[in-house]
Amino acid sequence: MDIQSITNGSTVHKQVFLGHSSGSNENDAVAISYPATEVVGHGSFGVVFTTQINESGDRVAIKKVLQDRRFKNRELEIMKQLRHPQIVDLKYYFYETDPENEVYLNLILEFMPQSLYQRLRHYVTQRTNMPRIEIKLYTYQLVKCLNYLHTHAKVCHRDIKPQNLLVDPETFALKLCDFGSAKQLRPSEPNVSYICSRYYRAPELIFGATNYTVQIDIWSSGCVMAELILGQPMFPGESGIDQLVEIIKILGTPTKQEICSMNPNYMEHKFPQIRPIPLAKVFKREDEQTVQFLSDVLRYDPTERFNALQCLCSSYFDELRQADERDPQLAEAVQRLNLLDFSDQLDFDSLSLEESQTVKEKLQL
Ligand SMILES: Nc1ncnc2c1ncn2[C@@H]1O[C@H](COP(=O)(O)OP(=O)(O)OP(=O)(O)O)[C@@H](O)[C@H]1O
Repeated sequence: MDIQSITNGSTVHKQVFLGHSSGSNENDAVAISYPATEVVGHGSFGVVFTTQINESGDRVAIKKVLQDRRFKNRELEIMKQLRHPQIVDLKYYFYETDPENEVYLNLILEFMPQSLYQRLRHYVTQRTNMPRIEIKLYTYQLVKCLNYLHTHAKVCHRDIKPQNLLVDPETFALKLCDFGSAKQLRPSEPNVSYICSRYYRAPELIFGATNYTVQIDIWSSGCVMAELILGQPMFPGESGIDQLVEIIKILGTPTKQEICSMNPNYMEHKFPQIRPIPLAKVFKREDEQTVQFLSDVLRYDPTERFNALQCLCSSYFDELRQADERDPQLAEAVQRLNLLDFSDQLDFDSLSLEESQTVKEKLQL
């Protein structure tokens, strides 16, 4: 499993595998070198370093995780399949063995300068709000990426949160990272409900559902957007069950039907009756389209909750579609990030011809 590596002075020379193999021999190795690295992040599963590949000049992040020899690494297998402008690209990977004979997998990823968490802290410490248009640009890219992930790759990320959304504040580009919890969900197979970070957990996960769908990522995305507006988490639960209390405080007690749609085993459970607070009150300073978008996304019933494509079509994003010379900076950002570029094969492949026509009209393509 281990492959050749030499550390020469401060330069590391490695034989690595390509992140996306084009030919028949997926295990063909290539040689790269890079200066010895500095740590940029600690996750629960490993360390992330950053460096620059000498041969290509590309800045990269190297995520090193312990590899169980008995299993394939799911994060690697998923990342190999994914190619999207809003997903951190897997450039190469390699394995290494330490003196204790433990195997580590290293994922060499496209580098992004900041997490959305850090970007939001920047505004909070300055006692200002993130500009509305910046929130809209990030949210749009997030749902565009989820549409590809959910409908084309059929993968659920299962850990959408500001720390896993990487951004470039100069260009407003956003890319999703950390596929360590991601999984291809099959309707016939149960999945563990103890995934996703607390504040961003969909109510069906809190109810212990094991038949949840990709719609859990949509709930988390709504929580992220709400946090960008509020400057703090919308549902800051202090424990697993307190998380549900925080949600009920705003959305009110779920109806019997909503509980059934999340987890029918809880139908008989008695909940205190709390009336919802209208989102227009929670987001007093936001316009109608913003409030409507949030209420379409933060729905108890996962089947009523907007899916990624419905989100994309929302009038909340019309401002991006209609950007022109009256706001040259925005028009330039939309163009630079290719926000209005869609491909039948990657973005609409789950739709019939008729459906894709309707969607294209809504997207003003
Ligand atoms: N491509 C990248 N470019 C820049 N920084 C990155 C990149 N990938 C990860 N990081 C940084 O490293 C941190 C941890 O990465 P990641 O979330 O992939 O690791 P993890 O061990 O799975 O973490 P978690 O605790 O969220 O499960 C990120 O929050 C981010 O700050």
